[in-house]
Amino acid sequence: MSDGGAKTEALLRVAEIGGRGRSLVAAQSLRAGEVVLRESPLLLYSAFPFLSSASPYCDHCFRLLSQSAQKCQSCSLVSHCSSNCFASHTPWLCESLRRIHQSYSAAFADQPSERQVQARFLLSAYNLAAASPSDFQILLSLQGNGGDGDSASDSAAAKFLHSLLSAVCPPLPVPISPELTAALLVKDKVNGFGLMEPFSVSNEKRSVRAYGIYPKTSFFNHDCLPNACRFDYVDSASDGNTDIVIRMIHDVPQGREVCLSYFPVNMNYSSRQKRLAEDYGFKCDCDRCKVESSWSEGEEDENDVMEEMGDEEMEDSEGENEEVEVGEACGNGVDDDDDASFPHAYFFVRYMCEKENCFGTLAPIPPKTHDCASKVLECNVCGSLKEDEVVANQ
Ligand SMILES: C[S@@+](CC[C@H](N)C(=O)[O-])C[C@H]1O[C@@H](n2cnc3c(N)ncnc32)[C@H](O)[C@@H]1O
Repeated sequence: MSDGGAKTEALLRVAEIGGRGRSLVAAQSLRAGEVVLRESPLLLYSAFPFLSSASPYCDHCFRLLSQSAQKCQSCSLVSHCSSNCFASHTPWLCESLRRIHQSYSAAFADQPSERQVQARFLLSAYNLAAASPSDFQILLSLQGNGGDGDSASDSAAAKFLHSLLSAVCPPLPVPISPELTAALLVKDKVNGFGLMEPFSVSNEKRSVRAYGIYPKTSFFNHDCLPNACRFDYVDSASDGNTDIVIRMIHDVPQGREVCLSYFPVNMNYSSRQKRLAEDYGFKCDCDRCKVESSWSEGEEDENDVMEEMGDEEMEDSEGENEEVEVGEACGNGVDDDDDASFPHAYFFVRYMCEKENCFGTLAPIPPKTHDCASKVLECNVCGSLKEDEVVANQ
């Protein structure tokens, strides 16, 4: 963690919850806008397939590269914005990339481009094993193990990548088995966070620029109407630009589970259930899902929901990786009787960004004092600010 570790321990505690594994629970009452966790990545890797497209981002800090940035002359596969960032490019990683580039590019020809991104993750993970065994142990302690439950395509990917990387990489101080490779890939799938490309109205399907593992943030469970959401400021010039910041969307009492949404909240019920089953291996039975599971196909359409609410049209943005959210079993801070047909409609109106193609979630900016909620909400995708009419009118 970059900072705030001691503060976080006072605010959140880890609890085991039946059927949900470890989770983070409010250790005291938490205020809307309060920063409950700020964390630096354990590892971060580019989301660009290295053999087919050049990344416009620095391979360490993931800020946009200037025109004058140079590729590493040895492996020719990564670029950095400064000598400080280049220092993270270890000889082991460089040599592994160089060998892939020179001798094994053809092996990826029949594979989906996602395979190259998975190779990047595995190289970063193996590199971590060599550079920092204690951090590698933290990675291994995260949820997810490869094995009998893996899909046929996950197993095939693990087999392909393990045999390729074992042939390519210089020897490591730690033994890497096929089982370990499969387990690492599952850990990445279940725990990885995406740092997105900059938002623009015309860029409806924003891509991911880098994926990161943030071990403490990984303890947050999912809720389709969560009570906290994540911010990052990757383009900022200050240190810690790849940190993740978790802020409360609304007040929650001590003892309440604090949850994120693992994807934009505007996704409809069947898309959410599919994504959670395929990528995270569980069936969600949060309050919102309980309500929406009984909806007919027409009702399920997210656009209908937003139109009924008199809001602007929303579209499903499946495939994006950023979070957005509001609360449920997490407690949402409103009266569930507000709207009998959709008790959480209030959240969409208050906490969903209205900007075209954004689908971000709004959370208040951090309160100046514990007792004084901010009147300003910030969107965690486009960064726009909006007056919180509810607080402003109090
Ligand atoms: C990022 S981890 C969250 C922390 C995890 N519970 C642990 O023990 O480390 C994601 C995994 O947590 C579990 N999980 C998250 N949200 C859940 C929910 N709402 N219901 C059941 N399981 C959940 C699933 O196993 C999922 O793959």
